[in-house]
Amino acid sequence: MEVIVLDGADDVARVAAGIIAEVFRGAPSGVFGLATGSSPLAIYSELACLFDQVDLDLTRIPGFALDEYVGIPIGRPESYTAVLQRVVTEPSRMDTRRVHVPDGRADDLDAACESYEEAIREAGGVDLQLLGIGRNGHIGFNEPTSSFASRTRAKTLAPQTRADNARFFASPKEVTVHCLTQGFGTILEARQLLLVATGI
Ligand SMILES: N[C@@H]1[C@@H](O)[C@H](O)[C@@H](COP(=O)(O)O)O[C@@H]1O
Repeated sequence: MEVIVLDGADDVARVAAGIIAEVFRGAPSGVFGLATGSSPLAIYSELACLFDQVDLDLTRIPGFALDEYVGIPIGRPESYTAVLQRVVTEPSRMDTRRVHVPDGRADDLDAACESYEEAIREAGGVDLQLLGIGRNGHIGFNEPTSSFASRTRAKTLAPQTRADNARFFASPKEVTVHCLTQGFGTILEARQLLLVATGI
């Protein structure tokens, strides 16, 4: 494990985008693990700029999100499906059809989680997984005490996480109680993990 301490969020974005670009540059078959939250936003902006500056073409790279809210109405801008479309897929010119998010609106959530795991396996596994970390230490939506062997599954969000994420919603009441999240067991199978913490 390498720990890189930098002066500020701008430097984190630049260095992290460079690491990501290094993995996917000239590797049309790679798989990109996508994170949400505030910390990755500047990284995605940097990546979108790199598209024009270096030989970085993400148009054929599949992406897999870590998590999604359960039951959030289609089209809501707070859903991670919408967020990733807005902040990564469009600016980085990824292919919407190749960017996957757990289906938080499925009637059968367990089946949706199983098929998500299957889709990651079929894609050949994640080459680089970008991660943030929540105030209480959650990763994806794996709250503290989650098993390191856990797979994609439905979970209940901790009150702290709902309160923290309320800033993305019109009101705290709109933050859903349940979510789907890749498990630690799923995340740890990625060939490279890049966890960023900027305190913003
Ligand atoms: N589901 C995401 C997590 O994957 C992320 O780690 C967390 C912290 O994000 P940040 O502190 O960067 O806003 O936000 C959300 O809860």
